[in-house]
Amino acid sequence: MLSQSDPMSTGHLQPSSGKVGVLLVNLGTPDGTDYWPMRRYLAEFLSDRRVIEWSRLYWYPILYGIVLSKRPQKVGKAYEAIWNKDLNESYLRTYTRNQGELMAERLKDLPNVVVDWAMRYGQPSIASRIDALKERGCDKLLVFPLYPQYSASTTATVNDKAFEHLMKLRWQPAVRTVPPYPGDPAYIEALAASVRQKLSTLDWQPEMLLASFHGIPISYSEKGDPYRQQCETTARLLRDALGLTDRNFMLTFQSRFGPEEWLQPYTDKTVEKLAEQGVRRIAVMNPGFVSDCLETLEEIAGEAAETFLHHGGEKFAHIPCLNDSEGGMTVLEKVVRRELQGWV
Ligand SMILES: C=CC1=C(C)c2cc3[nH]c(cc4nc(cc5[nH]c(cc1n2)c(C)c5CCC(=O)O)C(CCC(=O)O)=C4C)c(C)c3C=C
Ligand SMILES: [Fe+2]
Ligand SMILES: [Fe+2]
Repeated sequence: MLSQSDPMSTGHLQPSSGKVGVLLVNLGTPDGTDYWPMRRYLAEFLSDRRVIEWSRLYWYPILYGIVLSKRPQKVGKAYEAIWNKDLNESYLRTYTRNQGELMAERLKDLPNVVVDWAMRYGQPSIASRIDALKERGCDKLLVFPLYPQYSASTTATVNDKAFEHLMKLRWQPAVRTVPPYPGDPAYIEALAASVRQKLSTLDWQPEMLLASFHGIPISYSEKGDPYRQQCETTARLLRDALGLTDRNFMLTFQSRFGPEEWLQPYTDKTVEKLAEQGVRRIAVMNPGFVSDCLETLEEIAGEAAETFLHHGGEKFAHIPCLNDSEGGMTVLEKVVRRELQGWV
């Protein structure tokens, strides 16, 4: 079999064609929590120019001199606390694989559609899954970056990586990329339903609900990244769907990295301030994350909860991401079916 990444490959050996590949892509995750797998993952992630935009001359000595000597141990410990021990992998990988398998089930009425999944950093790589889809006869490809809100540091880098691989193919598939869906009614309704469902299991009700999104540096926003506005759209529609107001619902940003100023208000500082102001019961959700991961399970359900209780709060609930739930899969299925129109 000719390798599809060989520029001399003609693709003539494709066994069949006429199929449409749907590739779900999430951020990525290390293969293990020890130093070397963590280092490999962080090195790939943090050398992406879409993620860290500083000059390489300035950034690489810091990355290879300081960050990659200390951070793998520190972050490895955090991953260990939230590792899926049954499958020996991170939950992000477990949920992304489940989403791929469930999507294939849901699209069974479209016999020429093939579903697969990949990670932007780490395994399975985007290149290897594009090759696999081509080998299964796909001459059309729908790339779905699993981010409801667009950011160059997430959506664009997934698309870049897919096109970088296509640059090496003589016989490229036709390609579509899935746009962000920050205000999609199915998405907003699934988020609202997940809040109602979680709150119905509690014997208390929150005085404040925080919708905490991953942050980006303010400078990225100022250069034109529409991420903040798209988070605001999601948050406003969700607040209204839940019948809440600015007195009991807040948009915040988490997961700062490095010395720059990031989008505000910061989640950790807000949680601390609320407790100090006498708010006793809060719930936090992560609408921008399609799957639970380090940033939601450790940073919010773990650290933010601890901060809140330490500063005088009494009750803290983390509302899980949509993950591979019925509601979550319905959102992803609707988006995929919409973007496949004209192809199936
Ligand atoms: C400048 C650095 C970073 C930007 C910009 C950034 C944007 C961004 N990230 C996500 C989603 C996730 N990030 C995750 C982990 C993570 N993010 C950064 C840095 C930036 N992210 C780092 C260094 C890490 C690794 C952990 C750490 O070292 O602190 C994850 C979790 C992955 C997992 O395996 O669990 C997700 C998901 C979004 C949505 C976003 C911009 C909108
Ligand atoms: Fe991140
Ligand atoms: Fe984090």
